Amino acid sequence: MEVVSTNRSHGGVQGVYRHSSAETGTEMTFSVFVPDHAPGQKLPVLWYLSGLTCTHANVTEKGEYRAACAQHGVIFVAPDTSPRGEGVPDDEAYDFGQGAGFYVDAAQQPWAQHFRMRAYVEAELPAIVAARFPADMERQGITGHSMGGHGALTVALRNPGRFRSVSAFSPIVSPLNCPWGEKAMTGYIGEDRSAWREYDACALIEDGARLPALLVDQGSADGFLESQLKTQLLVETCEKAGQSATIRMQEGYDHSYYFISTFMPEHVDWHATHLKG
Ligand SMILES: N[C@@H](CCC(=O)N[C@@H](CSC=O)C(=O)NCC(=O)O)C(=O)O
Repeated sequence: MEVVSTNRSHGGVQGVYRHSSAETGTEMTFSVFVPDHAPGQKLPVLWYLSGLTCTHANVTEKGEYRAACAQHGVIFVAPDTSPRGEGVPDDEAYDFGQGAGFYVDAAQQPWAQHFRMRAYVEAELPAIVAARFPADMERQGITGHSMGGHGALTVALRNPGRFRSVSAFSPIVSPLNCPWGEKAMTGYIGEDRSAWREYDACALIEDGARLPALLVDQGSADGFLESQLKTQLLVETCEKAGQSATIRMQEGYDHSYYFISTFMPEHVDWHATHLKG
C-alpha cells in the first residue's frame, strides 16, 4: 500500500492511500481519517460510499466529517467509486462507466473484468483496513450519498450483522425504478431484472433483508428527487415491511455537498452512539 499523502487535521491524521486491487485489476485510491488514540486502541469504523462522478476526494475535501469523527474516535474510510485508468472501459456519460461503478460486480462485457466494486468494498478493502489501520471491525457503520447511498443500503442489507448502523444522504433507493439504475443495471448486470434485486434496497427489504438502524436525510429541493431518488418508495417499503427507519425531508436542501456537509456531523454522532463499546 502506497501512502499518497497524510495531513494532520482535527486532532487526527487524514490519509490518502493507493494499492493494487486484485478485484478490479487496477490501482485503487482511498482515504482514511484516523483520530488520535491510545497505543493499541482499536476504533470503530464508518464507511462512506460516494456518488456519481466522485472519487475519494469529494467527501474528503468537502464532507466536513473530521471534527465529529475526532470527537467520537471514529475512523472514516472513503473508497473510490469505480476502477479507473488505461485499459479500463468507460462511457461518455457521467452516469455509467468510470466514476459510476454502482457497487456491483458486473456480469456483462466489457465491464466484468474490472467493474467489481461490490467485491472490492465488501471484502478486499475491509481486509486492508483491518490489517493496516487501528480498526475494530466488530464496530462498523456505513453511509453514502446518492449512488453511494444505494451502495451503503445494499451492502448493509446483503451483509446482516456486519454493520451496527446504516445511514444515507439522498440515496437512490430503487435502481429497478429509476433511469440511472435501469441504465447501470442493464449495462453491468444484464436484461434480466430479477438479477437486479440484490442491488436494489427496496427489493432486498421486500425479499426479507433488514437493517439494524437506519437514518436517511433527503433535501426537498434536490433536482433528482422525483426522477431518480424516489425517497417515498423507501418510506413505503419500510412501513410495509416493518423495517424501522428515520427518513427525514430537509426543507430547501439540494443534492450537493453543501447539503451533505450540513448533516454529516449529525450522521457521525448518530453512528457513534451505535458504535460505542
Ligand atoms: N454531473 C452531473 C451530476 C453529477 C452529480 O451530481 N454527482 C453527485 C452525485 S449524484 C449521484 O450519485 C456528486 O456527488 N457530485 C460530486 C460533487 O462534488 O458534487 C450532472 O451534470 O447532472
